[in-house]
Amino acid sequence: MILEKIKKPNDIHKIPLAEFPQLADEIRSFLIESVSRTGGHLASNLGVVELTLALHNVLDFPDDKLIWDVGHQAYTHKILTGRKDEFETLRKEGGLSGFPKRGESSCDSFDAGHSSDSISAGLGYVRARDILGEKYHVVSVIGDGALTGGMAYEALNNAAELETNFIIILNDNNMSISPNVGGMSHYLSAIRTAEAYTGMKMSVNKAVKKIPHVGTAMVDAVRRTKSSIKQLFIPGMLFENMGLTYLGPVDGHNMRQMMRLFNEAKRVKGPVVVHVLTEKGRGYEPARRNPDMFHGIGPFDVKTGRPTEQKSCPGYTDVFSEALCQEAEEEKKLAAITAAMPGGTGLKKFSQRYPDRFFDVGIAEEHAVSFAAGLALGGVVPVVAIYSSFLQRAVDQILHDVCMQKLHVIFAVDRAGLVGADGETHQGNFDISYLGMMPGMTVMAPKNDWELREMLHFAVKAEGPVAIRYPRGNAYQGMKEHQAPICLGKSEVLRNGSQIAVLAIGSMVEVCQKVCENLRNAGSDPTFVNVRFVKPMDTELLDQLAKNHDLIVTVEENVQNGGFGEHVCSYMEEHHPDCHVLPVAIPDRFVAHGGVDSLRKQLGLCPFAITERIKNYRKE
Ligand SMILES: Cc1ncc(C[n+]2csc(CCOP(=O)(O)OP(=O)(O)O)c2C)c(N)n1
Ligand SMILES: CC(=O)[C@@H](O)[C@H](O)COP(=O)(O)O
Ligand SMILES: [Mg+2]
Repeated sequence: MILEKIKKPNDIHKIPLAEFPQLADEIRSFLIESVSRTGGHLASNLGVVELTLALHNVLDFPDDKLIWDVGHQAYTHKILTGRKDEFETLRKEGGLSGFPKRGESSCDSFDAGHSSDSISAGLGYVRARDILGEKYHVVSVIGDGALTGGMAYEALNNAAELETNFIIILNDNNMSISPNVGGMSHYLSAIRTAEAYTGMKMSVNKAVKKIPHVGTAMVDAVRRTKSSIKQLFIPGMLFENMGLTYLGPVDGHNMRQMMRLFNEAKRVKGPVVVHVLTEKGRGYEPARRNPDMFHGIGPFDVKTGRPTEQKSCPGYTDVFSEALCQEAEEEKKLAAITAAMPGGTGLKKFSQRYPDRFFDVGIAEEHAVSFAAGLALGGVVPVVAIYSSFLQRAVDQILHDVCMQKLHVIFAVDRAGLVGADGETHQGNFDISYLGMMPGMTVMAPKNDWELREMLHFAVKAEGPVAIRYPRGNAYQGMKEHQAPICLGKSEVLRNGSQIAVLAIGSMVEVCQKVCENLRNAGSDPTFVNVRFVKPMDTELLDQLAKNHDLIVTVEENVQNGGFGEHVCSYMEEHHPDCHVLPVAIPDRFVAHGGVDSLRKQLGLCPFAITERIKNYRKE
């Protein structure tokens, strides 16, 4: 096994080029076997095996800086930098992260998870290098999907002014998670087609002349070469016109061609875009045929490609998906927007039933929100379905473009709270804080599947901006006996008691059922409340509770800072200073990857930990 020879960074330099194809095969087999047991982002990783080998061949680690956009495709990079033996722990608590992490290896140059920031980060490294007079190469690898994100253009625009070397690899597999969308995607497709690039004028002069010493000679040489080599130097007009050198497109599974091009790119003075064509899912037929499903997958059977773990009940996303279609049947003005995640957000069904009212805007959360603002002003009822952590990108657009104008835009905030294996970049632990601070915003969280449907119906009929946050995973099927109608700003009292009141939000209602049972077993008689509305807060209920309770416990799967608990604290301090508040929430830190149940235990959000905190608080 050639792969066994790779134990630490740069061991790749000892492998003869002739052995690279076999090494690529071994890495692919390893990835398929390993991810079939742990789950992970398989299809993107299978697509970049040769690209990563070629990059490692021309770069030195950790001196050179390699920045992966999103970072879900960095598994081969991890293997080549000495982390192969940790793959059994991939995405597990305390184990290897599914994304690049500077804390994990000196060869990871930038922590990633959210899309379209790699060119900005790379440019920052380049400027720092130049200021400090250092000598290393900086390479940002961005996918065609990530190139639909606005940040990438801000960075390209800025990079165009650069006069020193900066390599941007455009890893174009013609796919985002689902098929890529938009004008840039069409532009890249046009370059990809043979007709388009063989017909283009060869403006090699401009590109290649920027290579010091040999540039002019190369131009002459290229002019004399056969057309297959000429194709390596076809300009991407858009990039060239912006002031970036464009090299490619090059076959992203032909390592020799890539290495040749990367070595040329290293000598360009200024920013250079190398357009690499890869195939998502390459080398594993189920993933190649179904890259969407194998983008991020749980454990599966290698022979059939079928998942080995079955869903026990519908997830919140499935409930939302079905409920939204029902709402759209009734409300003909309803439209739905996704930022490149029709599958993950459950909008696929909507897109098939109501194609004219469905918009996939690419990985462009900021645009999605302001676009929704425009739709709302035009008389449409837009539902923007975005994961909690990705919606962080659009905080200003929600505040400035939606809330300030009091627009009726509905935010379906999926993956709110802990998401588990993706880790700190993807945990949805901040949305109560960032949405809760916005004037005029309504923020709801359902306790179960029934309530999500009801809340969506309420949101469609409501006025102004409304957000519904719900977690990743199974929709809670219990507590169906509690079906009080949804009223703006009103909580649902599940059980009346005295002295202690437990106010739980969304996913924490299920958890706090057990907490209340524990407290009853310990001799207390707690009041149990399903908060429903984080905002507006049910102050009437708080006033009532203050009469016969001396402790209010708030429980939320959100950071404590700016969370519901803090809002309750300040209200009670002002109006009922004798009533104590114990806010139970996620502490002031980022939460790494791991199973949700285990993370809840670690963070004090499991029934046992919450019960103990309440009991100890009473003792103080
Ligand atoms: C801000 C943000 N929005 C959405 C996502 C979810 N997401 C992760 S990968 C991906 C598709 C990326 O496509 P591309 O860059 O082409 O990489 P590929 O998967 O094709 O290798 C999306 C939408 C994200 N990581 N960050
Ligand atoms: C890399 C990325 O950002 C997405 O692929 C994300 O991992 C999807 O998460 P879900 O599995 O929760 O849809
Ligand atoms: Mg892609």
